[in-house]
Amino acid sequence: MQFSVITLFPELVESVVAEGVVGRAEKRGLMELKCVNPRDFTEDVHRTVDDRPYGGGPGMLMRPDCLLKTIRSERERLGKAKVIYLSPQGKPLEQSMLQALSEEGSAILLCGRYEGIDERVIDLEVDEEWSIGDYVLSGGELAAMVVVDGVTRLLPEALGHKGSAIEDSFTDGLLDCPHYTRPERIEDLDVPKVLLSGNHQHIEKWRKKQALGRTQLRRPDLLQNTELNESDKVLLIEFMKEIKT
Ligand SMILES: NC(=O)c1ccc(NCc2ccccc2)nc1
Repeated sequence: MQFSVITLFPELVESVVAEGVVGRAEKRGLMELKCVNPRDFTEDVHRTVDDRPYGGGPGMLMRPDCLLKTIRSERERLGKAKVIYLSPQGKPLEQSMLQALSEEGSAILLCGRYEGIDERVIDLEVDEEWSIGDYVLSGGELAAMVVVDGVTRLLPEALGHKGSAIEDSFTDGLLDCPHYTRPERIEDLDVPKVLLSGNHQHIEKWRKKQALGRTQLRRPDLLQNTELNESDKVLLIEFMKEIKT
C-alpha cells in the first residue's frame, strides 16, 4: 500500500509510522508513506502557500496553484491513485471505506490547513472528500493519520494474529464485546466464567451476545443497517431479558 500525504507539516504526519503496528508495517515494506509539502511547489521567493479569501471573511485559504502542482506530481508518480481530501464537509468515515481503500493499493491524502483550500482544486483533482467526524481541527493531518492507521492495520500480514483485523468490531457492523485478561479477580470483580470454560462454542456465543446487546444499548442506529439472522435475534432477546432482571 502506497500512501502519499500532501501536507504543510510532513513531520507531524510521519510520526504515524514511528511506532507500533503501522511503524512495523512500514519497516516491513507492507506500506510506504511519502509526505509531500506544497511549499516545495511554490515559485515565489517567500514560498507562499496561502492567500486571503475572495469575498472577504476570516482566515486564509491554501492557494490552488501549488496544490495542483503537488497533486499532479504525485498522481504521475503513483499512477492510478485516488485523491482523498480530508475535510469536515466530507463523507463520514466508516470501516467499510477503510477496507475498500486498503484494497486499492495506493492513495493520495490531501490535508487542508487554515480555512481550507480553493474549491477549484476539489473540482479539478479531488476524487473523494472524507470526514473523520463532525468537528473542525486545525488541519487535515490528524484525519489523514487516522486513515493511514486504519487502512494499514487491515493490510494482510500487518497484524500478528490473522484473525484480529477480520474479527474486529465494526467489521460485522456491531460494537465489540467486553475483553478480559489476567488476573482472574481484581478488586472483587471476576472474569465471566464462560471465558474460563475452554468451551469455544459457548465463548463464541457469549461474545456474539454481548456484541449484539452492547450495540442495541449504545448504538441502536448500527442495528438499523444490520440484518440479524434468527439466532442473533434470539441472542439479543436473551441479552435484553437478562439485563432487566
Ligand atoms: N472532520 C475532519 O475530518 C476534519 C478534516 C480537516 C480539518 N481541518 C482542516 C480543514 C478545515 C476546514 C476545511 C477543510 C479542512 N478538520 C476536521
